Amino acid sequence: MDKLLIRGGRPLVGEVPISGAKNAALPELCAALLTADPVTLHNVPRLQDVATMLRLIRNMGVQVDRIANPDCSVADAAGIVRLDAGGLSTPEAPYDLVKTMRASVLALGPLLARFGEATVSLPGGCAIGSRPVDQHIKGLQAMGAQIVVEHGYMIARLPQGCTRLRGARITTDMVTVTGTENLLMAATLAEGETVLENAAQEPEVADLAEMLIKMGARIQGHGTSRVRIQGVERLHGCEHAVVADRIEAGTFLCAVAATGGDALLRHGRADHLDAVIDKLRDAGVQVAPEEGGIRVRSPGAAQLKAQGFRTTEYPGFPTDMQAQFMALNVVAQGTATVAETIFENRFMHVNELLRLGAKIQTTDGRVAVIEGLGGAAPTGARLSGATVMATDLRASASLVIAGLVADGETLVDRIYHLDRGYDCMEAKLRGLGANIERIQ
Ligand SMILES: CC(=O)N[C@H]1[C@@H](OP(=O)(O)OP(=O)(O)OC[C@H]2O[C@@H](n3ccc(=O)[nH]c3=O)[C@H](O)[C@@H]2O)O[C@H](CO)[C@@H](O)[C@@H]1O
Ligand SMILES: C=C(OP(=O)(O)O)C(=O)O
Repeated sequence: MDKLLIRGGRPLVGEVPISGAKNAALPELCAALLTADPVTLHNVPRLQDVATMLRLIRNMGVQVDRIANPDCSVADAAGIVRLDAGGLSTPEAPYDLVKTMRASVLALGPLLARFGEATVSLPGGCAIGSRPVDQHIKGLQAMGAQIVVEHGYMIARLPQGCTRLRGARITTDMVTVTGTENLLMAATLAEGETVLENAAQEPEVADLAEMLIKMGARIQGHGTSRVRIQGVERLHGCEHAVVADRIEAGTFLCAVAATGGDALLRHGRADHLDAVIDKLRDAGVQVAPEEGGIRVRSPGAAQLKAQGFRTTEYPGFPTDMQAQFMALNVVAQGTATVAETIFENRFMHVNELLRLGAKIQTTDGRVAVIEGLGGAAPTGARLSGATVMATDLRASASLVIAGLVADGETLVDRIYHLDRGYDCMEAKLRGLGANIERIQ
């Protein structure tokens, strides 16, 4: 199992390219299942999750050609993926592939809409929470699908005599990102109008809608909480570039801030990170959109003020940035309270940060109070390197940030979590001057 060895203490300085977003690339690969024409995606990040999704759709009979630069030392190596689902023969997503990546559930809507049938394994829970998919099922049932859950699989089909889903008005019980994406994709080929109320407004959902529109879908209101879709009989191929990864950019913002660095995040979209950038500015970090990216300058963690926040749906503070911002709070000055409202078990990084010397108390698993070490700097209290274990994707990133500011060596174990969602993380950090290496 790969590990990352970090020798902390160096400010991150220079330029770093931000890759395409995992959470846009995954639904967009599934959107290619909606058409028999070829689809070309640009700016596809080099991630384990992308590899898993490509395996999943290849397994269905989709032709996949990946034109990617595998060299992580290259600054900008946006991948191109050509997909041809014209010969798709098996509208199924088996457990073996789905179990390693929850986003596999995104195959359900497109397969059902185009083929009138789909068999997709239930994704099951994961480390950060139970993550049911009842809203996906409820929405597709409202569009006329018959869905049974048997032997761990969702088996979906259209009623006898029906050839298309039918449009419906759907209000999900909560805002769900992949739920909105599944229903959005399904609705593009349904008969009549679908209205999605309480829809997720995340930039990745809007980017998926932009891609679907290029394929001939008729969609209005994407990026807001009410999305209207007029179904069409068929969609055609398209070329689309995956939107920049706001969570990768946010992670680098926190890393540069914590190390007292100065960097330009090329391709980063400040307009997708308002809630995070506001908190960074309140902390005392300079963050500004600049030609082609985001500029971040930090006076050093000991000069920064820890910031409290609550995670909420977009445009609120993203749950996917909670762990990384917590690592910054750990080394800043003052006390901050962080509340996680989206997932019930997303504080697993806390115990590992404690091993590095952080001062954090959690109450019910939903609230953490962080006493920043920056305030204690004159007394010499600092993070000190240790061996820590990554437990999930963003927890891994928070441990890397902590390792970058800790004294001595930090060894981050189980970084396969990190590889799921960060494109060449250690090569990018090395490009900014970090002392970090992968140990195989
Ligand atoms: C691939 C992808 O895009 N992943 C993102 C997506 O996950 P994902 O789409 O799985 O997360 P959701 O937005 O669906 O989950 C939000 C909340 O709703 C609950 N829920 C959701 C669906 C459902 O049918 N029933 C239900 O109870 C979940 O358990 C969770 O508590 O959004 C999350 C919230 O921003 C992010 O952390 C993930 O990075
Ligand atoms: C939780 C995440 O991803 P996923 O939904 O793919 O597990 C994430 O990107 O932080």
